[in-house]
Parts: sequence; C-alpha cells; structure tokens
Amino acid sequence: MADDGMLMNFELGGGPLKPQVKFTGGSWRDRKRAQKSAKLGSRPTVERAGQDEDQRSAKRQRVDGHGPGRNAEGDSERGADFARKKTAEHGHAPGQKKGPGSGSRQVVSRLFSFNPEQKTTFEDEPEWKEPEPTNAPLLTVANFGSLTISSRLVDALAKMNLERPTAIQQKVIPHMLSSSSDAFVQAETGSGKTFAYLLPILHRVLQLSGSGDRRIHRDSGIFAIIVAPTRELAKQTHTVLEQLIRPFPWLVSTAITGGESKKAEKARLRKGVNFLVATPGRLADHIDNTKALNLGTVRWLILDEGDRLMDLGFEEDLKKAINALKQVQLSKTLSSGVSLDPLPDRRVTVLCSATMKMNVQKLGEMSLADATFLAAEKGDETAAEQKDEQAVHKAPAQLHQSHIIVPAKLRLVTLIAYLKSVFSRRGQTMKAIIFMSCADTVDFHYELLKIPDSGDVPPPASKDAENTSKTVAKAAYITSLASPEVVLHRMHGSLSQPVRTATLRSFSACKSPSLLITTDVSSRGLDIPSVDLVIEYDPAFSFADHIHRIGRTARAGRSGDAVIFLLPGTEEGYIELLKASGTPSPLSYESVLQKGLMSKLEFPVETTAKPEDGQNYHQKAETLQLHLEQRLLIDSKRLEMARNGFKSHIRAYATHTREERVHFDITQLHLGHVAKAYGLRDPPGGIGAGIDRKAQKGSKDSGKRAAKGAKAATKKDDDDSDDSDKQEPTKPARAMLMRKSRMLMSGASEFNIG
Ligand SMILES: Nc1ncnc2c1ncn2[C@@H]1O[C@H](COP(=O)(O)OP(=O)(O)OP(=O)(O)O)[C@@H](O)[C@H]1O
Repeated sequence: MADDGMLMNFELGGGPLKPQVKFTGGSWRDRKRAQKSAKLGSRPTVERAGQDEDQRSAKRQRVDGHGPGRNAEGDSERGADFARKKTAEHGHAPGQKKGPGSGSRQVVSRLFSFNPEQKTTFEDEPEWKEPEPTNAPLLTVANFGSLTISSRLVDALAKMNLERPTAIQQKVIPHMLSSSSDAFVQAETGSGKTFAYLLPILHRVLQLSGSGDRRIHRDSGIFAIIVAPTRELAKQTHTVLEQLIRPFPWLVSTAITGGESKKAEKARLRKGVNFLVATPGRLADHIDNTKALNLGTVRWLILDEGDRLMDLGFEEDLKKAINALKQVQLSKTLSSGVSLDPLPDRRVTVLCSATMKMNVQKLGEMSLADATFLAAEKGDETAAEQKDEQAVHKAPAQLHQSHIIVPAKLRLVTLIAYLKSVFSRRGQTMKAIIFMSCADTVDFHYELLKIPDSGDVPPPASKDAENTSKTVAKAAYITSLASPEVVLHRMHGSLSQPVRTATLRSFSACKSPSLLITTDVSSRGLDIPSVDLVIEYDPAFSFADHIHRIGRTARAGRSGDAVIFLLPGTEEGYIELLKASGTPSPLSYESVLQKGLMSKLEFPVETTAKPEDGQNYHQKAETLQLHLEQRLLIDSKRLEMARNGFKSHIRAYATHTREERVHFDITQLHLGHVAKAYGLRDPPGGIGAGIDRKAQKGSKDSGKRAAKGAKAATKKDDDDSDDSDKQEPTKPARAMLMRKSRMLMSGASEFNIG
C-alpha cells in the first residue's frame, strides 16, 4: 500500500455541514448509502437514528446470519424505546441505573445497549506501589570499571551519563571478555542488552590498537556483524555504537539496511568498516553481490531480537550469512602484521532476546554451538535453559500494567476518552505509543484523530519536515483545538524508509506531549527515551510480542504504564496469560469515559452532532460517536480508510498465534459492533453476501485458500493435539465461521500488517 494513496484530505473545513456533498470513491452502493445518510443529516437526530439503527439491525442479521430475536450480542429490530430500556440494564456504572440518556435529545447511537456482558469480576485491588525496578543499573556495583573494561570505554560511557552496569551487563560483559563460547542472552526489555554485547567487543578490539597507536584502522577488516530484525533497530544500534566509538576515530562502523541506496553501502564497505550493523536481507544481498565484503576477520556475529528475526521469515537470509561465515577461513593476523590474538580464537555467535519462542531454539540450533545461557538472575538462567515460558516472558517489575474490558462498539470513544484523560494533566504523560494490528488501521485512526491539514502546516522547511508532512500532525479531540498540545505520529512498515526514519526522529525529539500510532514494526528493541505509556488498542498477535510492545516503556529502571484493550467474552481469558508478565490491574471503561469526557468536547469538523452543556458522560460518548460517524459520511476518503481499516483489522484478527486463538476467536466477533469502532454504521460491503457470491464464483485455487483460512481460523488443525478435546463448532457456528473465513481470504492483498 502506498501511503500517499491513503492520505488525501477531503475535508469540509470548519464551515457548516453542506447539504450537497459530492461523494466519490467506493462502490456505487456505498456512494448511494453515504448520500442518503448525508440527506438524512438534516432530519431530527432521534428519528434518523432509529431508522439507521433499524436498517442496520436488519442488515446485520443477514450479514452475520443471526435469526430474529438475537439479542444477547446483536442488536435486534426492536425500536429505540426498547433500546433505552436496555440501556438502563447494561453497562452502567453503579449509581447510573436510570440511564444517563433519559431526557436527552441526542440519544441516538445505542452505544450502551446490547453490549455483551463482562464475564469476569475483579476483586478490589490494593493500591499499586511501584516495586524496585528490575532492569535498572545496579547500585551494588561501583562502576563499569569494576567489570575490567578499558578505562577509555568507561570514560566514553560517563560522557553518555552511564556509570553502573545493569544486571545483564554484569553477567554478559565478563563472560564475553574472557570466553570464546557462544552465548544466549535473555533479559527483560530495557535492561541494556545492547551495551552488554557492544562493550566487551569494543574492549577486545581496542586491545588490538595498543595504547592509541592506531595500529588498526577502517580497512583492517570487519570484526563484528550485528543483525537486527528491523531497519529502525539496526539504525538505533548503529547510533549507540557510533557514540561509543567516537573517542576512537580510527574505528568505523556502518549500517546496511533495506530501503537505503545499495550503491552507497557498497562504497562504504569498499572504504572499509570495522563494525557492521545490518538487517538480514540486506546482509545476505551484500554477501552475494559485494566483493569488498571480506568476512575473514569477523569474530562476532550478534543476532539481536532472535525470535523476531525468525518471525519475520529471515531464516534463509540468516542461514546464508551463517554459512558464509563458516566457510571463510579465520585470519589470525592482519596484512599489516598485527596479531588478532586479543580477539576470540573462534567465531562467537551471541543470540539476544527478551523472550524465547520455539523459533529461537531453531535459530540457536542453526547458529550456536555449546552456547552458555546468560540471564540477569540465576533462576532465570535455569528457566531459560529449561525453556520455562513464564520466566522468559517477564516484564520489568516496575512496569504498571492494566487491562480494560471494552465492548466493541465503545472502543473508539473509550480510546479518545482515555487519551483525553492521560494528556489532560500537564507533564503527566509526555510520550505514549498506541499499538494497532495493521497499517490500514493505523492510517485510519491517525487521519481521524488529527486536526485536518495540520500535518501540512507550516510549509515544510527541512527534508525531515517534508518527510513527516503526512505522518506528523496536531491531535484533535484529545486536547483543546485552540492550543493543540499533543503531536500525533503514525508509523508502519508500508511507509518509505526516509518517512519512517524522520517520523521516529520527530517522535523521539518532540518536546510537546506526543503520541505514536503504530504497528508491531515499533515493538522490538526501539529505545525511545521517556515513553511513559503504551496502549495496546489491538492486542498483540503473540504473547512474546506483547512483552516487547509494553517494554517500550519502563526502560533502564524508569517507571511506565501499559494498558491493553480487550473485548468482553473470550478475550477476557487472555488476562490469565497476561499474568505471566505481571498481574494487570482492571480499569473500568465506565470510569475511563467518565474521567476522559468530563472536560469539554471539541470537534475539528462541524457536523450536526454537537456537545451540549450539562450532558453526562454517556451522552457525551453518544454525541462523540455520532459526530465521528457523521464525519465519515461527509468525507468519502476517510470513509474509505475506515472501511479498509475495518477489513484489515478483521483479517489481522485471524492471525493470532494458534495457541492464543482460543482467546481471539474470530467467530465471536460481532462485525457490526466492530464496525462501530471504525465510525461505520454497517460492516463494509463485500463482507457477507457479496463475499458468499465471490466465494462461489472463485477459482478452485481460492476455494483451497478459503478452506485453508477456515482451518486456520477455527484452530482445529489436525496436527494440533492440544485441541483434540475441544468441541466441534455447531452447525450455525460452522456456517458463520466459513463465511468469515471466506471474507478473510477475499482481497488478501489489502491486508497490510506493518
Ligand atoms: N548501565 C546502564 N545505565 C543506565 N542506562 C542504561 C544502561 N545500560 C543501558 N542503558 C539504557 O537503557 C536503555 C535500554 O537499553 P537497550 O536498548 O540496550 O535495552 P534492551 O535490553 O536491548 O531492550 P529491548 O529488549 O527492549 O531491546 C537505553 O536507553 C540505554 O541507553
């Protein structure tokens, strides 16, 4: 997906709602529906809402195959009176029994009715007291010098305000200084694994150059290759390395990553480098095509974020690099006659990760020989060796985790309310990251939450400003429009590399409170100072990814908060799993709405839905939702983005790991409710009947793919013995499952995980 195509602005400006709006894009049915809805916009809201809702309910029953009378999770065809009655029964905070909607002229979208009930009850928790951090520098160690690393390096570290090692550094540095054995390094996120492997490498390389007599230089050869799964992580590691070697100008490092000019990289490799930081694909490419890449001096191969390297399908590229290194004969001396004795007498491979998945074992088997397990604590070491999943999935103890169970219909307004409340206290939250499942979803939420056109103003002055004109903007809804303090960023893998780099730089350097909406492309290794909050709006596809996502905060002993949004129902089961990383506290969506919507609501675009004085928070939530829905109806580009976001989200939902799909069961999703969280009044066309037609017409091939998708989505794979005691889905459930699977398989090209 080219990002430009998604970012056209079709704003109506700040003026009143225009009765004549020309709709473009989408199918003729979509345009007709949007036109009809826009016309209805001039009628009294209550009446219109009733009609919309009834039409929607009738259609939803067709789409989802629910028969009449299905009430527990789906809206029925009954009227607004019944809805209001139900509103009093469902989802209200204590003391709100009467229904805050009563008496309002704008009770319209039935946001609070027909929501599935939360199954879990939570005990009142004692107030959170932040425990001692587990990834902080150790107070018991005097300084880095006590680990016997070169005083020149200790000075360089002091210039970076680093005095004492962390627990993993205390473990890894002495090992790598004295041993030539391979190692598996496992430690919590933000515990300083990067310095843990860089410092001993540099110490030993500096021994080659004696006391600064420059016996080695840039064309003495490559001593270490560090492989990172993403371009951002490779660049970040390279930046840290550059800082460390700044006092030693005869040493040179470079980063070779996808998305950059290969020609320029070749030229740098020809000139000579001592440390190479690379993404696997680009490294394999240079091994094949760049003669100047001489591997004879390489003594260390570091595989950072090992499980992610395997997740992203880099196995073949890694094999190529590992084999190329194995085949090259190790040089013992440099052409200048300098002996390489201070370096390890064999090639050392170090595999690093905060989590350990099965695929890491495979990578270990491919790359390591008699590896030593190194973890921060002795117990963790044993656990890592015994592959104790609980132990390798711990988050830093000081990271405060919460979960919030929100019905699908209320997700968007709850997110906005939550953001409003966290950014309301000046200085409380400076940087927050929201993780979403896929690029289309990120794009939609960014476009919806920004002040229209604010990304293009003021005109781009520098190259960075040009690159961020479509990824950085001022946030609407969250703070006051008059002084929009929060700066919104978006990042995913479908953006061009210069845009990704500039956006991250902007987020990292931003002095105002800032928010990054992103995919898992930002979940690994990224070290962005002062991230106080991580929101998992869409839960991660695997528990390991969850650990890495939340690990973007609470780094190196700092505090941090993480919140995960879950749906009532099967997703509640995920909370048990979350406990492996620390017990999350429950947060009620009612209290989030109440707190967040207490302050004034301001809309960046005018629609007929307007906040009124004296509205309570339920009414405000309804008004906000209605406004967002209306906004899409008058803005065909954003409407299209909402549809794409919705479709990609549903497809992405089916890609949770097999073990976790029991909590993220696609058959349990109410498409109409999920659509509401995209500001859509209906699930987009093409899902349901259209898809059935498509599937019937489809080629044999696509039939096979659909069946495969159904198999994946059911979690009923034959080879999954753990599932053998699970019940067969009932006939209607099976039918619904097949329909949803077909929906998933259609238009797979739109599925765009970053
Ligand atoms: N000894 C130390 N004292 C203070 N800060 C440190 C120390 N070591 C590392 N840091 C800082 O801690 C942060 C996290 O370091 P690093 O990125 O290496 O962590 P990590 O263990 O690789 O995390 P992740 O698993 O998330 O990739 C960085 O900002 C780094 O500068």
